[in-house]
Amino acid sequence: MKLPEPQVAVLNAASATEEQPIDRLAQAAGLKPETATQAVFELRDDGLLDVAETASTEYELTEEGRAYVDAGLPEVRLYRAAVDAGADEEPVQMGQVIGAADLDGPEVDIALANFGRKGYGNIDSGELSADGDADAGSDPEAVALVALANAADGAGAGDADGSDAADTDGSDAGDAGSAGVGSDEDPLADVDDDVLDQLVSRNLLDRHERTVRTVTLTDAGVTALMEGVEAAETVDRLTPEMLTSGEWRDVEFTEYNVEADAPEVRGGKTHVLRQTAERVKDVLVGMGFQEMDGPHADADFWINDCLFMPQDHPARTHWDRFALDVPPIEDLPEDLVDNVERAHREGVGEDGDGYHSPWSEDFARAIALRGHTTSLSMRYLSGTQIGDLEPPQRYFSVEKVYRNDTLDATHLLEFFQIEGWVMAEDLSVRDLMGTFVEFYEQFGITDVQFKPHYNPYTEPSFELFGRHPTTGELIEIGNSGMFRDEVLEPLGVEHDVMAWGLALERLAMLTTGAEDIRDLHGTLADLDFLRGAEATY
Ligand SMILES: N[C@@H](Cc1ccccc1)C(=O)O
Repeated sequence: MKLPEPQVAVLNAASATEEQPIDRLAQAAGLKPETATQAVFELRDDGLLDVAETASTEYELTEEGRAYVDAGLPEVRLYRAAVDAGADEEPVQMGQVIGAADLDGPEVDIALANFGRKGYGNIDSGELSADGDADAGSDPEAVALVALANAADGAGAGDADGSDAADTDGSDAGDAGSAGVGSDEDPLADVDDDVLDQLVSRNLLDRHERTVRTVTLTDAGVTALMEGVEAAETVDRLTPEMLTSGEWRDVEFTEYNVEADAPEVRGGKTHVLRQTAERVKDVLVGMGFQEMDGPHADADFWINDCLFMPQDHPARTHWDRFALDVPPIEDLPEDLVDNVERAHREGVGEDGDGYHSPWSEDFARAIALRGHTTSLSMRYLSGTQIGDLEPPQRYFSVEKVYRNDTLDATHLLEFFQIEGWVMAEDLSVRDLMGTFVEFYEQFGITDVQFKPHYNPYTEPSFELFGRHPTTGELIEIGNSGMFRDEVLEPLGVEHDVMAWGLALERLAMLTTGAEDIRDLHGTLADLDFLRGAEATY
């Protein structure tokens, strides 16, 4: 059988009875590890080799660990100095012992803490006593460090990557070697896991988890070797010289293995929430809406006062809003401020009634991060943004809002709201509900439920619920209603306006099946979930 040279070398180095790690095989075959790895997989694909994967834990001395191999662990040095000073007979001044132990800087604390932990003695009001029976000479942590250092030094040249690493529990794989590479005895075989944990937490050892691939010959591999394999003179690269000399005509080219494993490449992609937002915009534009735009930090006037939210409403306390320490807004339309104040104090219409509670313009001018994008609806409906409006009008935004909520599976402190409103001559609740049914249908959500609700600014008001595809639970997806006269009249709007705020993340939960809103965005986002998530409507 003719095979490419690296494959022949690997096949010859492999054994039917001993599992060998690829690194070792590479060395025995005189190949670079990458070349050997490639050859191994090609031979596996041809059925000549078996490849097994074993997890292995390796330990490596840190710089500090190495330093203690030479100098001794600080607590052991302290113990020795203590015994020399007679602290096993009677307590000795601590300062004296520390000086004698030649500890300095952070070593003093390290020594004292571990001295106590290991029961080498006691420290009491500045005096140190040592337990004469303690066996600091065979301190298990020190023994482990030294064993590891010796093994690393001994392995030295033989060690494939030249590091101080020692393979411990992958020893089935590592010990079988016959390639004559150093000693594969596990230097930490006798060391308790507790001791290793302690050394890792003391930062004296680094722990690495590694996957080791080990290789054995299959029956077919053994047969091939017995029948004889020789290196095929294949060429893997066409050179200009071959072309000019015409040699290319006579050589055999290496075949490409188009089925070989290749590293997985993950390109960037649009975040599923952004995909959903774009889709929402398309749907709303398709339904005849135009997009609104406006400040994230805005005057309370636009965020709350225009919405007939009393200034002593609980949602307006500092608990709920993110107030900003910036100068108050200056340019509020005077007429509108007067109208809004009058609505709050006296109400609107013939038999209207206001809140009869204090209303302060200063309070209205203070700036905060918007808790909803209804502030944009107010700006647009007031005519300050796009001039006076003749019905019908339809506007929307898909923008961020900020609430001082408690983070949980359905709440974020920053999220996106799908704001919208329709102004027309004559609107009813049926128009409102119909709009949502039409909207959500575009996302495959056909089971939208409505629950009567209360908002200071809409009457009637409805909360919207949708069913989560995997948990089957109804989750709140939005809030809506018909703006009250107390909102519309000060704005100078003489027609009906229906409006809503829908949560983009909740919509994405329904369409992607995310059960926890925190998986979608923010610092806790689940990258594996996001990589696979697509907006599929
Ligand atoms: N502002 C409301 C949503 C809403 C907007 C407009 C009218 C009615 C409700 C909220 O954040 O929950």
